[in-house]
Amino acid sequence: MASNGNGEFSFASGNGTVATAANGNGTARNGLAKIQTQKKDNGVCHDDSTPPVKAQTIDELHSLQKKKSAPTTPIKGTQGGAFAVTLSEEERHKQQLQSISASLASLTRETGPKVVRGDPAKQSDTPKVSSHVSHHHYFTPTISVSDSALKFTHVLYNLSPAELYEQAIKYEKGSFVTSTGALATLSGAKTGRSPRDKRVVKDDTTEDDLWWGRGSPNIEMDEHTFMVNRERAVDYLNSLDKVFVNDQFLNWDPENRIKVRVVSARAYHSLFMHNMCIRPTPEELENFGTPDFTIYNAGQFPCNRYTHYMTSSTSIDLNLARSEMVILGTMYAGEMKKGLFSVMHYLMPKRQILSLHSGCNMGKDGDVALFFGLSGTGKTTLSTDHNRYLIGDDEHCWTENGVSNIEGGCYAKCIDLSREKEPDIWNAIKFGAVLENIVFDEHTREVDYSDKSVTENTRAAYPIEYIPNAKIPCVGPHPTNVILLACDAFGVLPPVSKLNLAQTMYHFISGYTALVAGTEDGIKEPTATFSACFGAAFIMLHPTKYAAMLAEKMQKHGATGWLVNTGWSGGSYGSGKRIKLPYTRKIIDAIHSGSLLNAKYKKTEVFGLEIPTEVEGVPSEILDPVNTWSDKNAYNETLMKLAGLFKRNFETFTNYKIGKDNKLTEEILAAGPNF
Ligand SMILES: Nc1ncnc2c1ncn2[C@@H]1O[C@H](COP(=O)(O)OP(=O)(O)OP(=O)(O)O)[C@@H](O)[C@H]1O
Ligand SMILES: O=C([O-])CC(=O)C(=O)O
Ligand SMILES: [Ca+2]
Ligand SMILES: [Mn+2]
Repeated sequence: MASNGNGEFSFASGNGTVATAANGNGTARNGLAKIQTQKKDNGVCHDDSTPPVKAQTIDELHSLQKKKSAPTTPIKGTQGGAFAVTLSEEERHKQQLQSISASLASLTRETGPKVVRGDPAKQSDTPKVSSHVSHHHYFTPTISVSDSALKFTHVLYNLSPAELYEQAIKYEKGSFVTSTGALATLSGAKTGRSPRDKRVVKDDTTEDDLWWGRGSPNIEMDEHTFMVNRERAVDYLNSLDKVFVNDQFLNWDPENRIKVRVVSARAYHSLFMHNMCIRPTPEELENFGTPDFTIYNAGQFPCNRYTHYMTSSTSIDLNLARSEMVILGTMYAGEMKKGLFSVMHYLMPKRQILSLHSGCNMGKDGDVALFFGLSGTGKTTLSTDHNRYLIGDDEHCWTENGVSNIEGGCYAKCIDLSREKEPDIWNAIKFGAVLENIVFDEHTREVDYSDKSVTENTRAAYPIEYIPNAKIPCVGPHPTNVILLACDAFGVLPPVSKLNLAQTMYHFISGYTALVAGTEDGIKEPTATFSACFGAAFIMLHPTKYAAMLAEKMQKHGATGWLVNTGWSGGSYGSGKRIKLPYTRKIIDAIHSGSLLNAKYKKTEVFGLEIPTEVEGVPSEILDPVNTWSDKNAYNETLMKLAGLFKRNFETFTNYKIGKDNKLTEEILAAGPNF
């Protein structure tokens, strides 16, 4: 059977000689190639056992190596006939280029940039120019054309991981292949997000819709300043020889899928988003059309500090009216991931859908668990569970029909990663995975996960299907358990407590943890943090809006709330120790199996938490933290200190009503520490 080059297959007729001639490999069908030594005219003896290649030049030879990707199925409605298909495909490519050119267009000059598909390093790429013509619908007077309008910007569109590896290794310093095949990269000066540089355009709509002021992550900027930064980013990107464009999706719920376009300057960014967003099929890509949201990542280039509102050389700017985000002055790829999450925190609640900073997995019997928690508390670690299906590790939606993952990949912390404790994550770090800011052996390229030389916030981004028991499509039924993770650096919260609805809401709104070093720029060691909805950095509306939705959904579907401390035991950070991961896993197992629901409980002082007296596989004495502290006075003092911090933090929420009646609000206010 041989391919005729038109994607059709035919059986060779006749004998092996014909086939041999046709495929040019000189190998007889039923045996080894004949060895022939011939005397040629020039008298030199040739060993012709290897048949000649079908190439006249080295370049031609190299061109044989790469097969053109198989043509994708033409879109529905295309009239039959090879000619019609070719034409419409060309038309689609033209439209695609025009769309990209429009994305990249300066808003002050008359024409968009000339974009051409393909790698500028490859001469053979014929420039198929598309210049986005005039937003003003008249032709540019040639006189006003600037140099920047004369050059081409090459577009590397939805490259494959292999192509992106090559781009990264060739052009981006600090890119290496590790011993397991992952791409090691450096994110530059920023190795974590920069929440103080995240701005949102305040206009007539967002002024009323969004949460502004104290505690809010939304730092305001005006439309004009956004446009200044947008122009800066677009000019920077257009000044380059090439940009990467990713057209991808968010949200596995088909009814609420969002089309995103990411324009970036680094292969690292393109591969990161390839992994983290939902990857379109070739057909979906052909029909992608206009994106719902666009990111301009010009992270290599700073913002201009003389620009109004700018307080550093970093600015991450969100404009909801334009459905655009601009990134200047940080190459940390997590800004794109979490920037899009912010957008979902705006778009989804408008559709009565709850967006959640949570991991999510499902048991064999279809029981779904959500894992809320701030950065580093264990969402990824604990939702990746060999005995359960992974729906997602970080961002989800809860609709009338159940849950859906927003993303197509996972983003795991790798500090001190070990094969024994986290085998699935370990094995996912292979070809295609992006490894940020890790340190490796110069020769063997083996990663030293304990090395914090670059940062403590080392990360791996990999497609979700790299986890063997991922649930694809990443959707599931309504949750049975809602697990709130807190990494308590004070060491006074119990390893597990069962919560009633009011307590669940109280702790959800409080969003307590001890921020683990490094994820947010500038934080170097654990400190107590309160972050509403376990993700104040990403929410757009007032926390009580999300809380009310969560309460309603938990009530309606009978979900049980749990508070799990994945942090310290036997003393605070510095003297105590972090609770062993295998113990936390046993606790989580007992929640999933339902056995913990029916355990014996006692109530703690101050926080009024219901704690079990026994959990299978966990030493009973650690279940009440007081037992693990040798200095009981120190324990009581620390407990009171933390309770005070909770109380003070909650003061900002006491004037808000949650849900339809006052009853729940009052219960929530009473569900905090009592002293
Ligand atoms: N008892 C424990 N429970 C959970 N995680 C633990 C525990 N002890 C140590 N760890 C470590 O804590 C880290 C938890 O990080 P993880 O990636 O799960 O955070 P995350 O909640 O997903 O954060 P982010 O939102 O930033 O991705 C891992 O490195 C894990 O190995
Ligand atoms: O955003 C990041 O850099 C990592 C993350 O998931 C979080 O902080 O919640
Ligand atoms: Ca995570
Ligand atoms: Mn996260």
